[in-house]
Amino acid sequence: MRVGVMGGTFDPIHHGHLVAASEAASRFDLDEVVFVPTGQPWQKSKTDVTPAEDRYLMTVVATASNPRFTVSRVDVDRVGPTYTVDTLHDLAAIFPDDELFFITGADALEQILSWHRADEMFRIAHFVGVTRPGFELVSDHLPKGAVSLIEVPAMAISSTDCRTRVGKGEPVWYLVPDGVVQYIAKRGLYRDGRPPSRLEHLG
Ligand SMILES: Nc1ncnc2c1ncn2[C@@H]1O[C@H](COP(=O)(O)OP(=O)(O)OP(=O)(O)O)[C@@H](O)[C@H]1O
Ligand SMILES: O=C(O)c1ccc[n+]([C@@H]2O[C@H](COP(=O)([O-])O)[C@@H](O)[C@H]2O)c1
Repeated sequence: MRVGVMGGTFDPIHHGHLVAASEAASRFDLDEVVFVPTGQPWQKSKTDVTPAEDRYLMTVVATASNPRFTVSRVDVDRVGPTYTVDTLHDLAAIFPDDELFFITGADALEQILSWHRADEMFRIAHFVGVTRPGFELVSDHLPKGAVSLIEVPAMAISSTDCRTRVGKGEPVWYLVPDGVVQYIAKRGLYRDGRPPSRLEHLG
């Protein structure tokens, strides 16, 4: 099998993520794309990130209708900062006979050499870099043959912009899947100055 891996903080997941995964699946003939929400994204400011359980549930809601999309808890359940090298080792153990393709946007690809044990990552998975409005998609800085670059429909959407919109009372309809709009409202996420309520009672 050929398995795609779409890692992200997904705070919240939006149509830019979903289109990137869908296009990579189509171009690389992937049988499955596993979305992997981060546990503790160490390169993002800790206080600003929504609890992992909310980000995980939004990812489940957003991907539920696509039979080839699944969601993994490996990063959410691992203690400590999230490193993609660990994500890939965990997924290689779950899919021992399969080829892994790690999907990243142009912005993430630009930074990739700053990731923990970057060289090792390229030995476990093939990397697929996708275009993203506002960023240049290049791979000259990366090991030869380790990365393929593909153009995907331009979605000028970011999670930061979605959070800002909700904070200002502006709509995020059609930027994120309908179920995610409803989840954000139900949980009161991203409203200025109000932390989300605790999720423990949901078990
Ligand atoms: N609109 C987009 N088009 C293509 N790729 C994207 C897009 N948005 C995010 N990605 C890619 O998806 C992955 C996860 O991104 P992430 O969850 O950090 O979303 P984000 O919108 O960049 O969030 P934030 O605004 O909070 O930094 C990264 O590889 C990123 O490059
Ligand atoms: O491995 C690392 O050191 C590393 C550093 C920054 C980001 N990443 C991964 O890159 C993906 C996108 O991350 P982010 O922070 O842009 O949401 C996600 O899967 C992260 O775990 C990984």
